[in-house]
Amino acid sequence: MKFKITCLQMDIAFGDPNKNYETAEKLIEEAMREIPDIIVLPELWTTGYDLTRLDSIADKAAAKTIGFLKNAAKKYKVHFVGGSVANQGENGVKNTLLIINNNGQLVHSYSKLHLFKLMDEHLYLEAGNEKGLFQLDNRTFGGVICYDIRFPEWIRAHTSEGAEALFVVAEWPAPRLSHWKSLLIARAIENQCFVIACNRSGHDPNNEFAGHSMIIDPWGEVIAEAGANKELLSAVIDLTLVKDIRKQIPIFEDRRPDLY
Ligand SMILES: O=C(O)CCC(=O)C(=O)O
Repeated sequence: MKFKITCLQMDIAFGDPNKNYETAEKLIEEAMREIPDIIVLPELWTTGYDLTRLDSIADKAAAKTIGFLKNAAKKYKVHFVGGSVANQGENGVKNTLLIINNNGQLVHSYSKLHLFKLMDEHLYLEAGNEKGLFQLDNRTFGGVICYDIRFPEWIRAHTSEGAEALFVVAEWPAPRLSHWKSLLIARAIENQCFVIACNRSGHDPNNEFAGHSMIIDPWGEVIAEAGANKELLSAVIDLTLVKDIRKQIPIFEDRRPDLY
């Protein structure tokens, strides 16, 4: 089964959700000219990392963003790996990835498990405690957020339960671009899965972001890579490749879960 995927590598207006909804709406319209099956947005795309103002700008129960994505999914008949949002719950704010199918239904939400101390996430955000496994068109995928890619055992927890592609939504800073690329390629090779990684471009008051969204096949080949600036990055992924490569080098059969 094949999926055409488009990553919206967008710049994000700092702490200005209305502006970001407008930008996303335009980019989705532009992306739909090539008729993708799945559109992917970056991490915290409605607010950026304006963590000190989350009290006023976080999305209550992610309701506004879910509504926005549901409308676009129904209008264009497209699935969304809808990036993550600052999701205001009763006990705090989570960084939550939203999966909406092309009927406009919320399929899954995943809240970032590993909070990134270097960007103060632990001071403002609450960690999630569930996996990012979800299904679209009866195929199983995993969704994780930015810093999560530094935890190979967390990614394996998804691929060992059947994920054939891993979606990564991110605001990955430019100084560690080489880590971004190497970690994504390593996760693809060791899990023999597609990796679709959507980063943001631009900067905020504290960070410059790397861009370089990537789509990588289960052999670790980069099939599409964006530059540093705003860009729509598309590629077709063919899931039969996952089965073929897992048959050729059967790492899932050869693992020794009795020892590790
Ligand atoms: O791990 C890194 O170097 C970047 C992580 C990050 O920026 C994030 O999780 O938001």
